[in-house]
Amino acid sequence: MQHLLTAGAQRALGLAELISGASEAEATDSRHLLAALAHEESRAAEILLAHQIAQAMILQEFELTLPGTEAESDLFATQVPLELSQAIQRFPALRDVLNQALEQASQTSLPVEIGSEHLLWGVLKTEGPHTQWLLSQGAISADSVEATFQSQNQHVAEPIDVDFAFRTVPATVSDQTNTFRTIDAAANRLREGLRVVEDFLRFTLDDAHLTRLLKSTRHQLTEALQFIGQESLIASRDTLQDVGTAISSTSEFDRPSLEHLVKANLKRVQEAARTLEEFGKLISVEAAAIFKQMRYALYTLEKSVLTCVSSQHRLEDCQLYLLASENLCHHGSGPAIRESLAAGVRIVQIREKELSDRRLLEHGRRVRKWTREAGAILIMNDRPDLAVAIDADGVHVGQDELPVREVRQIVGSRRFIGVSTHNIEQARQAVLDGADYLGVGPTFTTATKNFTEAEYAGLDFVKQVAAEITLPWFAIGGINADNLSAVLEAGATRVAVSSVICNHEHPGEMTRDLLEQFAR
Ligand SMILES: Cc1ncc(COP(=O)(O)OP(=O)(O)O)c(N)n1
Ligand SMILES: Cc1nc(C(=O)O)sc1CCOP(=O)(O)O
Ligand SMILES: [Mg+2]
Repeated sequence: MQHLLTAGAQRALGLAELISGASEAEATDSRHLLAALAHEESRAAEILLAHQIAQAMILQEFELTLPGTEAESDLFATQVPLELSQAIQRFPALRDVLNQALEQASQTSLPVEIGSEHLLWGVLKTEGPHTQWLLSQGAISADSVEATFQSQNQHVAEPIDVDFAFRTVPATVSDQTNTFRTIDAAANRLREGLRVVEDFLRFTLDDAHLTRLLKSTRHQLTEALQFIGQESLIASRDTLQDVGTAISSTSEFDRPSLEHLVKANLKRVQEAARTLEEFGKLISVEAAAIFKQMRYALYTLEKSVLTCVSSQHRLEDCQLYLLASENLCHHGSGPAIRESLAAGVRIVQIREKELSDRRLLEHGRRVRKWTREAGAILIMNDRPDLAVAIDADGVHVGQDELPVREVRQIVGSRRFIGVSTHNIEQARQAVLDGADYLGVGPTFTTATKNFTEAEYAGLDFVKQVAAEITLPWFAIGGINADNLSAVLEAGATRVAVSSVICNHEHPGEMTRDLLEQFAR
């Protein structure tokens, strides 16, 4: 059977070959392909961008050189589609990558066409000189990429009808000067706005993960401006004649809270990035592509920052989270839930694995009533549909369940989505995916859920999350009155427990014991 590469994938391989040539490498390998994949306006580039990975970062890390603009590859002529076996023959060092790409493409398209996103998947699934670096970037993995293109596969791109002919208008010297002035002003706006947001992330939120993302956006700005030319920008600068400096809107002075201030600056930087992208196209396609990447990264950042701030407010009183399961409770989960609510629990999860949907619905409605009366938050485990049906405040999903984006479509923007995480990469990704809180574990051995020895994340994972993530998170797994102090010492400020309360003869007493430890 023939396995063809799409035009985008073929161009990426051609560019990888040129990069390897320009970098004086002996063979075209995964580093060159990764850099090439980040270059195109392709699916792979979009995915890399969504994970905050820009081409310039790859080039810098692997000391690679882009070919000159005149460099051409026969693979750029896409009239003759490349067959997989030909690609393997031409790029022996990419054999495994190409085979992995084929395997993934075979699952999603018929006839099989290997696109740039499949090549990226192949790079992520294959050991090579790129592996350590990609691991150190944290947020990107084969799993996270698979989730992205699963959702992309649902949308079939249609050709867009246009009823006019494209034409290019030659730029005059004064057009160019005005373009440079616009870029200069927008770049300054972007730089200043980024600085304000960064200061908020560092000094108010104190979030190392999001601060890192923001910093990499600032570096991207510097890279993009190198393509535009710093001298041309300075030469075009003319502050005295800039009518904009005299205009200030009343809203500029209207910042009722820190949150408003950050929101306003996040909007400001996105707008500036859009101006840079549009005007940048007139000067340098490379710069425009980086500005576009920055704009997307800023959307993700905005979502994560605002979710973090609002979840911190909404979960302010929630130090102790009860996961209630009928089969763990001495006297049924009803009494355990009511007693622990009376003793001060502010958030309860219904975690029933064995009830029929009908019984779960009835049980859920009862627990909804009790939690509402107590003014507590109710979360449904695993089932976004039932969370909506019983009007729960949210849903909790694990790594193998529906991704946040899909859950959000079911439960809407108002409800919490909690995500279980078992390592720091998953925790970082869940923040960017839009989770409202995280489960962080397993902290200790537990009989409530099966984990292999190797899966115990332990207190080290708790410490890692404490050091860099400020989205609310709950340490979970085997926590009891004896080991809670160690969890708090490791940096947790919230914990989730099940058996220690459910299994207790007097759930209310155990709840009070645990809550008292938070007050110390
Ligand atoms: C707060 C919290 N954290 C983690 C989990 C575990 O969720 P998951 O991995 O989906 O496993 P199950 O609970 O569904 O068995 C949780 N439920 N709550
Ligand atoms: C349901 C669950 N999820 C975990 C995770 O690490 O994601 S640990 C866990 C069990 C929590 O119950 P207990 O307090 O009885 O150990
Ligand atoms: Mg689950």
